[in-house]
Amino acid sequence: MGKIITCKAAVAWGPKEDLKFETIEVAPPKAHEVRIKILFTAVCHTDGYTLSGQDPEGIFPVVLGHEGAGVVESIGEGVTHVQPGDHVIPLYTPQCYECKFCKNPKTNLCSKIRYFQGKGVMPDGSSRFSCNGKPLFHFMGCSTFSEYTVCADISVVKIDNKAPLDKVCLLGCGVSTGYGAALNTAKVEPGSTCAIFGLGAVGLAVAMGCKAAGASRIIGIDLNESKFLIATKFGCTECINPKKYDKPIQDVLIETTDGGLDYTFECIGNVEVMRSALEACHKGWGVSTIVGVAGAGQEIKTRPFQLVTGRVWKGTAFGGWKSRDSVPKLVDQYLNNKLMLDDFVTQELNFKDINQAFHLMHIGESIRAVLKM
Ligand SMILES: NC(=O)C1=CN([C@@H]2O[C@H](COP(=O)(O)OP(=O)(O)OC[C@H]3O[C@@H](n4cnc5c(N)ncnc54)[C@H](O)[C@@H]3O)[C@@H](O)[C@H]2O)C=CC1
Ligand SMILES: N[C@@H](CCC(=O)N[C@@H](CSC=O)C(=O)NCC(=O)O)C(=O)O
Ligand SMILES: [Zn+2]
Ligand SMILES: [Zn+2]
Repeated sequence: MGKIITCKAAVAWGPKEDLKFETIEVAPPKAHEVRIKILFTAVCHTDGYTLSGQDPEGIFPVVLGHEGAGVVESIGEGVTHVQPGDHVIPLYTPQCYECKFCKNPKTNLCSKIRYFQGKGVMPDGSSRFSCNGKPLFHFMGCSTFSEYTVCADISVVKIDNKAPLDKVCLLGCGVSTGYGAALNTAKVEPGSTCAIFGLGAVGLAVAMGCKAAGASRIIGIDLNESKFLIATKFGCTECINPKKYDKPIQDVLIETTDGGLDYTFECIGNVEVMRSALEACHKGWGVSTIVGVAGAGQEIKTRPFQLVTGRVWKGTAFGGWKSRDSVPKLVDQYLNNKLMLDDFVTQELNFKDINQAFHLMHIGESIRAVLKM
């Protein structure tokens, strides 16, 4: 406590490069900061997106990772809601309870430290990580690809210490995001029809949310048919591969759903698919929610007529959950068998195999690889 910790981290030295295992130094937490021993982390597509060089906020060298769980090692001055030994999840969408976003029930986008988060530094403008004397940047306020990390206190939430950290780490991003996209952002209604483009962890969690909301028809769409079996487990009532049709997928969906869907979700990050998802919505009331993160310079387009005639385009970050209020409740739902997490985990690997986890994600062979630190 109060001293520098020397530990292992997977460092991204530059875009498109494999992560390198390095011995790094992690400084003690300053006021309103928490140092966490990360025990498990998963790899989200967004880590791959930033590593690919497509993230306009991407900055190197950096300690990536934002889907983790661990134990508080020490706290800085003024930290009141967690203490050493608490089991916690780092939150890339913090909740300060003070900013105008936190005070507004319409959004979860706390703005208190967003500027610094985007610059890869702590709220005082500096980094707590260094490697051979060179500072490393933080990522999304979490940096879970390190045995120890430092987060702002508003980016940390205590959870039930009975929860298995190798599973609830997934609530740090993908599962919470997809589940909340259906329940909080789109507000799927009982009996409605839904289509989900992209059946990775995020899309599957959307399916789980649509099912929980009582949707009558949940169509899963993916180019990789190996995702279809697991998609039915999460609630998809049917799955289709757009490559199997010689017309745009939105036309196929409109024909088979009597005019289009009540709710669609884009969970890929492909702007062409975002357009298809919007245009697959029913005239007059269909709502399309963008969850996927698109690369730098990419823009969405459609004929304004699509919106004039009643379709609605929305987007979601962290599924609309106000993070510190909601994540402990999601953990409890999992512990009470109300929310599936185990089936998202397709591989359990050692931290040293992190580049393999990225590889499995890129070749479509993992939903979530969970790494043991
Ligand atoms: N808005 C938010 O808060 C969050 C957004 N994301 C974003 O959500 C997206 C999905 O993330 P993951 O599930 O982790 O990714 P993933 O890579 O595990 O899954 C993506 C799926 O899309 C499929 N796919 C790719 N191109 C396709 C196409 N043209 N048509 C149909 N299917 C296609 C792939 O086969 C794969 O199954 C990413 O863009 C990620 O950055 C992730 C977490 C939070
Ligand atoms: N850095 C990117 C923005 C990427 C992005 O949209 N991130 C999502 C979370 S993705 C998690 O896996 C998000 O929450 N966005 C809201 C935010 O405030 O970043 C870019 O600059 O385009
Ligand atoms: Zn993520
Ligand atoms: Zn706030």
